Amino acid sequence: MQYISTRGQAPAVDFKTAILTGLAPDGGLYLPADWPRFTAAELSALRGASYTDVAFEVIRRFAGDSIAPEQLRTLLAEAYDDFGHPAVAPLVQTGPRQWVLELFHGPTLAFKDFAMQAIAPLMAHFLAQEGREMTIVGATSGDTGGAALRAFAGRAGIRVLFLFPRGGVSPFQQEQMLELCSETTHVAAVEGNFDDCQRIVKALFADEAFREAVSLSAVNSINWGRIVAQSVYYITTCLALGLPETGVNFVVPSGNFGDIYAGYVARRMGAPIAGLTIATNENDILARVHATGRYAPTALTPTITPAMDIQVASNFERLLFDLLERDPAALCQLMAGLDRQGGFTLPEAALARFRAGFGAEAVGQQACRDRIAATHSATRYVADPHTAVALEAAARTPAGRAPQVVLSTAHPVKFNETVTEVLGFCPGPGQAPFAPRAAGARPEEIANDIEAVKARVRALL
Ligand SMILES: Cc1ncc(COP(=O)(O)O)c(C=O)c1O
Ligand SMILES: N[C@@H](CCOP(=O)(O)O)C(=O)O
Repeated sequence: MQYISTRGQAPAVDFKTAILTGLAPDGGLYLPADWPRFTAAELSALRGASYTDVAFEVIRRFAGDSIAPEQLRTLLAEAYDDFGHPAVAPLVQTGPRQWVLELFHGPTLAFKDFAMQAIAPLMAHFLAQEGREMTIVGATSGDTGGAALRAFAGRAGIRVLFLFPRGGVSPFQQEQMLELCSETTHVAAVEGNFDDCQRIVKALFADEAFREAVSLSAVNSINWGRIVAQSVYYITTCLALGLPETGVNFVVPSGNFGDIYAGYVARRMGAPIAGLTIATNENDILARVHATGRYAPTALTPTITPAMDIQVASNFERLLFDLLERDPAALCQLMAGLDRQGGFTLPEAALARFRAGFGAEAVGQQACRDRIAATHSATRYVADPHTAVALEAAARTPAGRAPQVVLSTAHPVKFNETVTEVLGFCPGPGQAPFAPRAAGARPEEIANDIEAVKARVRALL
């Protein structure tokens, strides 16, 4: 299996190199040269298989010869071993044809654990084979950072630094990240927003000498490994719902476009996915490009769904590549428009393909609060605000007779202030109500400046 860059200027690489590199050297994102596909019979044969077995069947199709099958199987069994639910990604029914896919039973209570728990041992395995070390620098709006710190702590030869927007993550997320810091895993607060953090990370990658000097890599969803690992739960869901001929409609709280893009990948692999609805908060660039064809970031609005406070949705570039029929020159032209004129307009044919494959809804903060309340009053289900954005989007896009699955991307306790404000209580990770802890240590701060971050990264070596 070969991986190519969306920008078309970097050589094709194998799975191992794509995973270890993170971002392609031409600034593009890696994706497979061809989509591996399950036949209908192969999918049906997976009914009743464990989460780990399905993950193995999915990931081995992307990994090619990069890892021995038995090694991959062992590594995946360990990855999902400490999830707090035997189904790993359980479905909870919330309506006659509606289910919530709970993706928060991993060690940091967010969907990021699904990929991070798998790619950390995978990267460590590849690095040990190569006798190399690595520095991972990432941007987080609260969940990726915690999951990465948890998964990479103590892995020989891997150093991690995550940047997060100061005051832009929930108190629980900040506490969790600080608790997970170690000798080799670090976080720093940047005076800016998530897009600033992501821009700095991309700038570090653009500096070839720096990239080589620190052996830079990424585990944000620009890393292909993140996407492939996240595509697994779309397939386990279709299997659990009996691979219905009508197809499943997924509604996905979206920010960086990684999670819903993983659903697109599952569909390209043959999973019976009828609909993929992008649910955004007021930072609605994805809903706007769907409605108008114009992709243009605007000023970022802080919301009660901070993990989705993102305007530059980095994985949209991967979809764009397919919407433009895999023409890297056309893609580079649009990306140059984004850099130089602050946006681009999708060609008509590309927009039509986007609309054929995806729906999109933007949900305001009051609608989100109301949905938390309405869901609880109708079903006793407690949704975190990000999940509630998707529940509200789902209510606006009824799926007819097809099953509708709303992705629940974080445990409500991570955003307990909002949940408590709406419901008067918030469940803890067990069954007991959550008792907020006193605010602990203050995070390290770092200037919103590329050179300052480079200096901090060099100090990790
Ligand atoms: C809780 C939560 N929901 C939704 C999202 C959005 O997912 P994505 O960035 O993959 O679109 C994030 C951040 O990634 C998140 O942490
Ligand atoms: N919401 C994310 C932002 C980063 O997204 P990623 O999936 O690209 O890592 C977070 O919580 O950090």
